[in-house]
Amino acid sequence: MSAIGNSTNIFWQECQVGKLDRQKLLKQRGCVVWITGLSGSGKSTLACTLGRELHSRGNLAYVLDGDNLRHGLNKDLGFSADDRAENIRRVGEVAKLFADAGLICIASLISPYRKDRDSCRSIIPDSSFIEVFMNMPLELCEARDPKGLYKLARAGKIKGFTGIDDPYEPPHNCEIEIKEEMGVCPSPSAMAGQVVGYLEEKGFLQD
Ligand SMILES: Nc1ncnc2c1ncn2[C@@H]1O[C@H](COP(=O)(O)OS(=O)(=O)O)[C@@H](OP(=O)(O)O)[C@H]1O
Ligand SMILES: Nc1ncnc2c1ncn2[C@@H]1O[C@H](COP(=O)(O)OP(=O)(O)O)[C@@H](O)[C@H]1O
Repeated sequence: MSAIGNSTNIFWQECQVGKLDRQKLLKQRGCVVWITGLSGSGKSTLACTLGRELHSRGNLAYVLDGDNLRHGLNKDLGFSADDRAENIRRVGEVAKLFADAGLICIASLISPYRKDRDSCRSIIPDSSFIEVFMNMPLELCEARDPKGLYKLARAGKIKGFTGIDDPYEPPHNCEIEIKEEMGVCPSPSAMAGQVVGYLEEKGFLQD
């Protein structure tokens, strides 16, 4: 019996079927692929391409996309530092559950603050938090501007936009970095291939 946060007199309930049993069933190891980077850096493109590639290989994956989660679970949150921290905390907890279920959970969020990403890393066990940094220059993201948000931010119509008047802290310890080679961004399938190669090498795609 213990107190956790504001909950008192709570107990941990164990069930007969555990993570190892689920992993055996799925023939893979649950993990979290956490994709971080500026708006327009290609997070969602990588998440979806990777999800499709894993699906076609017979691996069960699920994408948690920041934009999509803000339509439901996180619709009460804005873009202040506190709200972003709470956003990342909640998605980290959900990702942890998906990984415990045995899935390859792909989370794609700007997640601009290092300490928030590191908090997520600290709750995911067994080196199964794989941080992927979309290291794309701001100029490229701004030139892409698929939603017109950079334009609005430059015009002062969106305040606190990441990369313009709000910070982005690049990772110090990411497992995978995706960046331009000789000034060219790798194709979506090459980006996904880089992540699949890592997952294969570390044994996540088999039990
Ligand atoms: N102020 C501000 N700063 C950054 N982004 C903004 C902002 N306002 C709205 N948007 C849109 O919200 C998407 C980012 O949501 P996230 O949940 O990933 O953000 S965060 O991790 O909490 O920082 C982001 O989506 P992506 O472009 O896919 O990154 C934007 O479409
Ligand atoms: N590897 C890539 N090569 C070329 N264009 C890309 C690549 N990745 C993303 N894009 C394009 O860049 C834009 C932003 O990508 P998106 O995945 O929506 O970024 P984010 O989720 O980080 O905001 C989209 O128009 C997308 O088609």
